Amino acid sequence: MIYTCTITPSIDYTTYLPKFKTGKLNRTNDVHYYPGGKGINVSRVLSRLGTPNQALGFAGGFTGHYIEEFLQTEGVATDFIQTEEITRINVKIKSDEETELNGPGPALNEGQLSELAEKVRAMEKGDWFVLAGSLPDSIPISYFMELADICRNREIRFVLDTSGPALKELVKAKPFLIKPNEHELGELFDIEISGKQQALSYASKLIESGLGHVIVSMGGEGALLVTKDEAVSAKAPKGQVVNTVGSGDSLVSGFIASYANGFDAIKAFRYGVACGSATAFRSDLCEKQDAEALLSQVVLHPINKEDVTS
Ligand SMILES: Nc1ncnc2c1ncn2[C@@H]1O[C@H](COP(=O)(O)OP(=O)(O)OP(=O)(O)O)[C@@H](O)[C@H]1O
Ligand SMILES: O=P(O)(O)OC[C@@]1(O)O[C@H](CO)[C@@H](O)[C@@H]1O
Repeated sequence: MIYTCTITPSIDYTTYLPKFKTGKLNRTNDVHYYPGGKGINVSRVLSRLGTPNQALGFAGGFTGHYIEEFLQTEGVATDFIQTEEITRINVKIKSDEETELNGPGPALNEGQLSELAEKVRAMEKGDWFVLAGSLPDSIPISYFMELADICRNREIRFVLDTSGPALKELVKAKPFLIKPNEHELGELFDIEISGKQQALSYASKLIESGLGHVIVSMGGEGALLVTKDEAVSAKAPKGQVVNTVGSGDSLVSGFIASYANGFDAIKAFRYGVACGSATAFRSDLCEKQDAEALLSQVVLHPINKEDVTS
């Protein structure tokens, strides 16, 4: 079974307007209330790809209730731990630029944290545990290290998609897969990454330290996959960008769905990139047919440190 875990879910209040002006009253055209948070997005896309999974994490209040109901209506299995706090609402303003306002995560008590750890302990060899999204500062990183240790001891594939200090610490647990974007990869090394050449060399350092797969996503430029044996670059398909929120999560879903169905890492990566772009080209997350229609446009190139130019 594939389990996703979103410690800080959200409702993504997504609204469109031609020109967003800060400090002014802006009236918007179109409004959507999507269940969000990175692990939840991974679950939604996995389900759309026909891959069974369960969404774990924490949710509470009327917003938490909305998220659970929405997911269940879509056929996504959920097993959230209830919080007293209301789950956050993140604001996504789609205008000539994309502006995001993400709220903080919930304060969680020891009981709630041990409940999640119990769920991870109950997972079995061959399962996947996808920990995605921001991790509140109030929870010690040692707690997540413990979850990663459980995964290692039980041969559960640990996938990590987070950012900041938590990412820096948790890469030491040598996840099966991480998917930083360029900025997040840079944060890991306290530098600014720009271009595929530099991304490749830093992703390679992570692989040398023992990680299984590193996918560096680079928005409209595509992505890189680096493993112990190979490195490939993918160009993203071209299209009309509508909403890129969740495109990184869709990449992760496409990779996992394909790999879990027996495809090798390169094919899984290609499928993931198609899913990421298919999401960028619509308001909500991609559907299977959108991704498959783009697959032939995802061109892969093997790369090495010498021949990548930018
Ligand atoms: N403008 C774009 N055009 C085509 N494809 C895109 C575009 N933006 C994103 N994508 C696709 O989505 C993938 C992931 O995008 P990106 O690097 O923006 O992820 P991210 O920063 O993790 O996003 P998020 O956190 O919102 O999920 C890219 O590798 C690419 O395949
Ligand atoms: O604040 P975090 O947890 O870093 O990111 C949360 C978030 O921006 O990520 C998803 C897109 O990847 C959105 O659904 C959600 O609002």
